[in-house]
Amino acid sequence: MLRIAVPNKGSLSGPAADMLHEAGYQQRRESKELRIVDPVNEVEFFYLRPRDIAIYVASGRLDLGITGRDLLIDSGADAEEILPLGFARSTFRFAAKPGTANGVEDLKGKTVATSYEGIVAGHLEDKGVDASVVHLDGAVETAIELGVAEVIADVVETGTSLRNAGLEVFGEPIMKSEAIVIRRTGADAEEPKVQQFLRRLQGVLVARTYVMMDYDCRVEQLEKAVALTPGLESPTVSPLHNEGWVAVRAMVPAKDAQRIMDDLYAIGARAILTTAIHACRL
Ligand SMILES: Nc1ncnc2c1ncn2[C@@H]1O[C@H](COP(=O)(O)OP(=O)(O)OP(=O)(O)O)[C@@H](O)[C@H]1O
Ligand SMILES: O=P(O)(O)OC[C@H]1O[C@H](OP(=O)(O)OP(=O)(O)O)[C@H](O)[C@@H]1O
Ligand SMILES: [Mg+2]
Repeated sequence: MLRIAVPNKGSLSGPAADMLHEAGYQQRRESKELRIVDPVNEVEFFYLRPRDIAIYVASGRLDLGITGRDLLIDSGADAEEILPLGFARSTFRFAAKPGTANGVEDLKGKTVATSYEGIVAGHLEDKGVDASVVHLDGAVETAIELGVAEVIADVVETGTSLRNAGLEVFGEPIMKSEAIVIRRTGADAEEPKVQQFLRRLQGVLVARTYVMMDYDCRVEQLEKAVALTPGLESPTVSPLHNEGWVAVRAMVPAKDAQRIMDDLYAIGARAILTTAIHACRL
């Protein structure tokens, strides 16, 4: 049975459970459940604090985990990223009152408050900057107002929390993060159960980002039309009862679907339809 760690709280937990559900896995019914077995799919899910997941996976007691890239790096645990999942996207940045600093080099002798001490200490060391780091559990934006630090380093998504605290980011982003699947560093990559789990999640990612497009066009326009909808491998082209016409079917990126429909219409394609993809294996 595959043993997988899933975030039990915070920004990662809802989207992770949604993705697993879309991939056909049973998920817990209420938020107090700590583990569940999905006997049909032969998977056991452990609901753990997002911060602890890399540590469990590195220990080898759990096969895989879903966590944030920033949390993995911060933990320093012996685990590695194997699949990015495209949700909980954020950047990790320094911020301070306007005019405090322009780059990491200005942090010498200053105090930085953060919940991600591992990332910050590592970054300061890489840059050769001697600054103090204060660990706080959350709401670090307030640390400056209350005089605990001159600078913070935190997760930034929309920037609303910083704006509300009268702070501004400075310097280059320290890192870009999103939800990821991790395994113990060097664990067997070919394990069939692991591969099947990853294929299911990849299927969800594709189903979320692509739509199926169908249309009819004149044979003379086929090459132009196919150039607009090359599909993932190659589009399906079927003859129509009306001579001189063909039906074409191809997957297209959902974000481009409306533009592609306009372009197809402009070259004479008709009966252009897009439909959602609910699941797929590529
Ligand atoms: N506002 C946000 N937008 C996108 N991702 C976020 C946001 N806040 C946190 N994350 C991501 O969530 C993960 C942290 O999860 P964690 O549960 O520890 O914190 P949280 O979501 O802030 O929850 P809480 O603060 O309630 O404990 C990290 O990967 C982080 O990048
Ligand atoms: O750029 P934004 O869209 O404002 O999002 C970023 C904020 O979201 C998270 O905070 P959370 O609400 O989880 O509180 P916390 O600081 O206590 O973790 C993070 O720590 C930032 O404060
Ligand atoms: Mg938080």
